[in-house]
Amino acid sequence: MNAIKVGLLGIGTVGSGTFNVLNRNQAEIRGRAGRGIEIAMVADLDTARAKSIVGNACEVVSDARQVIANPEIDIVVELIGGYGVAKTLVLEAIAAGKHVVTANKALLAVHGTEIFAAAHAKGVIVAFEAAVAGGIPIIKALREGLTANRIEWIAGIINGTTNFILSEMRGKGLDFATVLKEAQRLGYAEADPTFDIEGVDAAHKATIMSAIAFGIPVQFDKAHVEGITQLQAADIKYAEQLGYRIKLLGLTRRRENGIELRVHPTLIPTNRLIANVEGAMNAVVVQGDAVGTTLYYGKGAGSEPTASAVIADLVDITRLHTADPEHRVPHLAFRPDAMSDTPILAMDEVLTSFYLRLRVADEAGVLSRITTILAENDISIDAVLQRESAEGEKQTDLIILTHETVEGRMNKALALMQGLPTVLAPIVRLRKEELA
Ligand SMILES: NC(=O)C1=CN([C@@H]2O[C@H](COP(=O)(O)OP(=O)(O)OC[C@H]3O[C@@H](n4cnc5c(N)ncnc54)[C@H](O)[C@@H]3O)[C@@H](O)[C@H]2O)C=CC1
Ligand SMILES: N[C@@H](CC=O)C(=O)O
Repeated sequence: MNAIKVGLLGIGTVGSGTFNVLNRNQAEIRGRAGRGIEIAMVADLDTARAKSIVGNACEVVSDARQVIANPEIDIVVELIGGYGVAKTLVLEAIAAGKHVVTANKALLAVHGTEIFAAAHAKGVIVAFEAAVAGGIPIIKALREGLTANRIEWIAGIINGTTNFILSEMRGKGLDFATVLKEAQRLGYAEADPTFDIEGVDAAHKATIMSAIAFGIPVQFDKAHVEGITQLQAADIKYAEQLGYRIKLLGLTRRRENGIELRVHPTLIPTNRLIANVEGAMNAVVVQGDAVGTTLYYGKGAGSEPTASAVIADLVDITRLHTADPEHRVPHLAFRPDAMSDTPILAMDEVLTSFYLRLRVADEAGVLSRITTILAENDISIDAVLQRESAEGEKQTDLIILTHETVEGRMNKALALMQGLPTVLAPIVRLRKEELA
């Protein structure tokens, strides 16, 4: 049988990895897919760089629409990124009856509903394994491997750049800016690295996993998003002393009244496997009612790890494209008529435990006033640590770990504590998850 023909839009980090791995492993891939998979045309604005990658193996153009218009192309792979031109091109490819593979989590987390509806109407596949956790087959696991389960929660280190930064800062004592530059050099960071460091990229991925796990539409606008730029070295140190490691965690959890969807720096007990995931590695923990806890670990970014996921999608489409669309795995695991309208909870309603650091005057009665406020708000204390402050003898750092409480209640207590004259600086508040 003739090879299936692929058109690549964008041949940067992931695109070049896809080209190279497809070429290198073509015999094996053909054996698995049942026919060859050939990149027949590449579009990239930088045609000179694109030609230096593909040589004479295929045609290179600067206009992506030429690829979409080519009747020989069966599958369009979008590896440009962003919400702008990528959205237009993906919708045009669908309208032209092409199957689409994309690694673009930003696009799917924000415009997924429109894109999946268009694909469903046209009977084509939009595959996106590479959009979450790079090379880890987490989409396949959630949509297929765990299909028997009622998913209870998912927690993941799903941004390689921030995990790399946190690891290098903690392990080598390097500063934030130096490590970020290295992450960019290694091809981990997004074109706009603020997406990584402000938690947006992780929230895109958490949004997609939440939709698949709970059968809800993608709702990035309802996600709570906090990055690592406000994180202070002192808190990383105190967390370690208390037996916790701080990770940027993407978390989505089913509650009785709705679904939590949040990304923020999180204290995790050091004895959990996920707390020991270092460098650009990703890990996702999925809790299902039947299977219990499962853990998926691997490279979440980089040229060939991400290409591995892109090619897995190409193989899936090669096998499935002649199947009746009704017999394919639905884009978001649930069939469109079985989607749920369970709401995403506001942050005030989220249930979590907390790490608080208060810079206080070192005098009698300070601790008791603080614990009284917590008690009056029904917040139970798990541990308290007092450490000499760097600011001198008359001040001290109080570190408090709480048991689980509703975030709105903690916000009320925080406002009262911040108003005490003996609290001398803005209170640091981080969230803590036991993940058990
Ligand atoms: N780099 C990584 O480790 C990972 C990236 N992704 C996603 O994969 C996608 C691609 O990322 P990278 O390869 O890192 O980006 P990149 O910036 O390295 O490559 C993008 C390529 O698209 C080309 N391009 C830009 N506008 C174009 C247009 N209008 N027409 C044709 N070509 C155009 C650029 O010249 C560049 O070669 C993004 O959505 C990203 O979020 C997903 C997982 C991991
Ligand atoms: N910028 C992302 C790349 C993969 O999605 C990351 O750092 O994880």
